[in-house]
Amino acid sequence: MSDPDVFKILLIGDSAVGKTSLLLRFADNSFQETSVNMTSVDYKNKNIVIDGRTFNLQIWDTAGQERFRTITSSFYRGAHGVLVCYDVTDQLTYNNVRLWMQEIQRYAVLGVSRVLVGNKCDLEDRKLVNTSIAREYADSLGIPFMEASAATGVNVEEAFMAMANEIYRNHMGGSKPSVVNPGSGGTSNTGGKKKFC
Ligand SMILES: Nc1nc2c(ncn2[C@@H]2O[C@H](COP(=O)(O)OP(=O)(O)OP(=O)(O)O)[C@@H](O)[C@H]2O)c(=O)[nH]1
Repeated sequence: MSDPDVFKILLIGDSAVGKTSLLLRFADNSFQETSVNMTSVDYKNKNIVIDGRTFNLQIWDTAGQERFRTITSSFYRGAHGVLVCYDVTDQLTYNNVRLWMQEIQRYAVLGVSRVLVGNKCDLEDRKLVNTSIAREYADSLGIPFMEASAATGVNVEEAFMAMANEIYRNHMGGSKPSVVNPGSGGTSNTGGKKKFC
């Protein structure tokens, strides 16, 4: 059997929005209450199946470089997709999404796939970022959007699957694929229902 095609995916967004947590929830189905240190591991892999073909998602975390504004073009090199994350309880992290989009324009290849994710949607009482405004913004860019929670797992798989679907459509010429995650054994479509937080 030949090696699966690799989709390189980046996680970006302000510090502490939960990038590492989203990655660990998706790749390992784990969650830590304290800040998560990824300095020893730069990326994690997970295989998924789209239209009967296996793809390897190679998901890169920034390991905190964004705090020091030291993310450079080398981080973006070869990336097929970028998951832009903010924290639904922190308006500033949402406001900065536009800056992250500019960084993508500056450093990533033209046509790179993007997905917008509002993380920590389990913290309903502390929610500050308006869902409709974030959705309208994502719609204006023509990119998928969802609110998710690394803590509960809501919409985490959906976010990465949306990313994989975007890459598949943009880079492999696929259209409206059905996605099977070997881990869950379930099938869903790109237009499938998102769970609510
Ligand atoms: N309640 C809740 N807390 C979360 C969630 N995701 C992450 N956290 C917490 O938020 C804090 C920051 O999470 P990290 O995953 O370290 O965030 P990060 O964006 O990788 O941070 P940097 O390493 O600074 O870039 C940790 O205390 C996590 O436990 C979530 O969905 N819900």
